[in-house]
Amino acid sequence: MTETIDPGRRLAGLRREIDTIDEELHRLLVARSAIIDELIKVKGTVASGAAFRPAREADMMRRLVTRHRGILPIATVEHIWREIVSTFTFLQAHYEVYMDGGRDPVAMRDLARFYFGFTVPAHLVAGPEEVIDAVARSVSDLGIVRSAQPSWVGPWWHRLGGEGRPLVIARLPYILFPGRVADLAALVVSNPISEGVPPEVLIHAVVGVGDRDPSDALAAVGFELLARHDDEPRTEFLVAAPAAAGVEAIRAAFAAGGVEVREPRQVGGYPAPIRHPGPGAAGSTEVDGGVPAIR
Ligand SMILES: O=C(O)C(=O)C[C@]1(C(=O)O)C=C[C@@H](O)C=C1
Repeated sequence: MTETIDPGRRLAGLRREIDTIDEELHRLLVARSAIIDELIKVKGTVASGAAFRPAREADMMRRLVTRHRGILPIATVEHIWREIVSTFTFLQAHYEVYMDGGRDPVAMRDLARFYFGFTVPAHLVAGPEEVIDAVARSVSDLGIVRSAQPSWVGPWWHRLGGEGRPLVIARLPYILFPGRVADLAALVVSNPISEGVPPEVLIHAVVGVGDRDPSDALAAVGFELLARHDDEPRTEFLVAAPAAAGVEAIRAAFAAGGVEVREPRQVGGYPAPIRHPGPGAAGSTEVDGGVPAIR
């Protein structure tokens, strides 16, 4: 005779297992927070202000995607880790987030909360220029600027770059897959950060002659057109290119798209994003932007 398990007892047993896991998770988070004081001393965060290390965060996210298994959607895991990492960044050095509220402020707030959580104060401001000005006035605040802007917004990236000026340090969303939550394409702006690792993708401000659309020609060589502003007879572009691409490669890529460009100006860079097959799937961490996949 097979022994039947009482469903009530089985449920109680499963709940005990969940409680054990939850306690362990909480205990590990408390242990993680105990490392912060030492981290501040070792990194010299107090002296330099900002605690962010985009390359380190990207490396953590790639490993997270690679080891993920089971039914939990990848975006849920990403969000939990974002809440943890951005809160730990905040505990090292206070920072606030300025959100570009010019167009679709609801999607912008969702994106900011997904990536920076609820501990970090977040403020909606009128548009990209106000975001960059707020960051420039601060020591360690961050700004989030929507990539696609209404036509009446000028080339806002003029405010980026140059001695001590804010730069692009990340792109959002970081893990790319169709139908993801918090999918507003945006750029994170910060005052210059001291991280020993150079960005894999560099962002260039480019002035071009002509009104042709070079997107396809740029994509063919692994570049990404992030934003453009038409102001005849010239057009200004914000383009992401693999770090190895020099001025000549940028000129050649635009020329292939029918646009003659003047000297590009570098206005930041970021770790290459992760392309993921979709919710719930264990990940290939193929990275975008023309740099080799990290496995
Ligand atoms: O590794 C660091 O430098 C940290 O400050 C730690 C930590 C984290 O909480 O894991 C926090 C902020 C950085 O952007 C990267 C990682």
